[in-house]
Amino acid sequence: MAAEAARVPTVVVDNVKLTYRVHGAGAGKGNATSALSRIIARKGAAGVTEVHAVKGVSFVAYKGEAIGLIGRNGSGKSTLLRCVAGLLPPTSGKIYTHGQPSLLGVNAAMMSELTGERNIILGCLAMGMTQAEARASYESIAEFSGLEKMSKGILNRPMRTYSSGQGARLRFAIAAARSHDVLMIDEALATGDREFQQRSEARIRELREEAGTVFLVSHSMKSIRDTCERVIWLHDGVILQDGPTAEVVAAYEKGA
Ligand SMILES: Nc1ncnc2c1ncn2[C@@H]1O[C@H](COP(=O)(O)OP(=O)(O)OP(=O)(O)O)[C@@H](O)[C@H]1O
Repeated sequence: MAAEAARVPTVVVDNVKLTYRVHGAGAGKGNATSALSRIIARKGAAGVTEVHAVKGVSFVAYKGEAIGLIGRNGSGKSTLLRCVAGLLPPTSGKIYTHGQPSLLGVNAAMMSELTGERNIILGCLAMGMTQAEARASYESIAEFSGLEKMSKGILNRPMRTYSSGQGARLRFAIAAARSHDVLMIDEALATGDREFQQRSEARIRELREEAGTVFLVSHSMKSIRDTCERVIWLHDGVILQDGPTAEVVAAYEKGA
């Protein structure tokens, strides 16, 4: 494990639970006819359903670690990351972080009507850079994304015209432009092509050295193997295994 000499905790997750409350679920089809019949029958709003997405997760992450989060669809990976990033308050339990965690996701907020160029500048400002720093970083971000090489003039076009892979490349390039105490990446690598994945993996290694801890959520076991030395396997909202990548991925692939 990296940073063996001085194991500085960067994220402490203590028995975190997250329950989504879905209003209006289970009331049949949510169409106008069913709403009208509810009104006529003078029934109140439809019931509330609870989804227990994270059911008591605890772990400690250390500086210098790259941790893969794996598990089948709906196992709670994105929810857990959103809790650690401070975007969702846990229903119970505690999360302590050293510094500001940054969540980079394929769905990270970008302004789809604005050009890639404007999104780069806005993304830099959102990460706390000054105007001057944002301008100074522009060229290297544009180059790292490799988008202009793929399609000339693309950075002057609105982001809604980008393919999902092109959008993911730009999001990754922006987030990777500065070092983060805790960087969390949700699936960003899986969408890029092979060459971009290699560049991203190299950059993640640098970020780990420069900064703190990297979390990577991915369904690509290749990305996880190439990038992480520790893996947490989530299953149905709980940790099934937490350990060295080779061991946990092998068990996951066996479907243990
Ligand atoms: N906003 C929401 N409201 C209600 N339920 C939600 C919400 N977001 C996620 N869920 C549910 O919480 C559970 C965990 O979802 P989550 O997105 O964290 O899983 P995941 O492991 O990231 O899945 P995937 O690999 O498919 O991205 C799922 O059952 C999902 O349906």
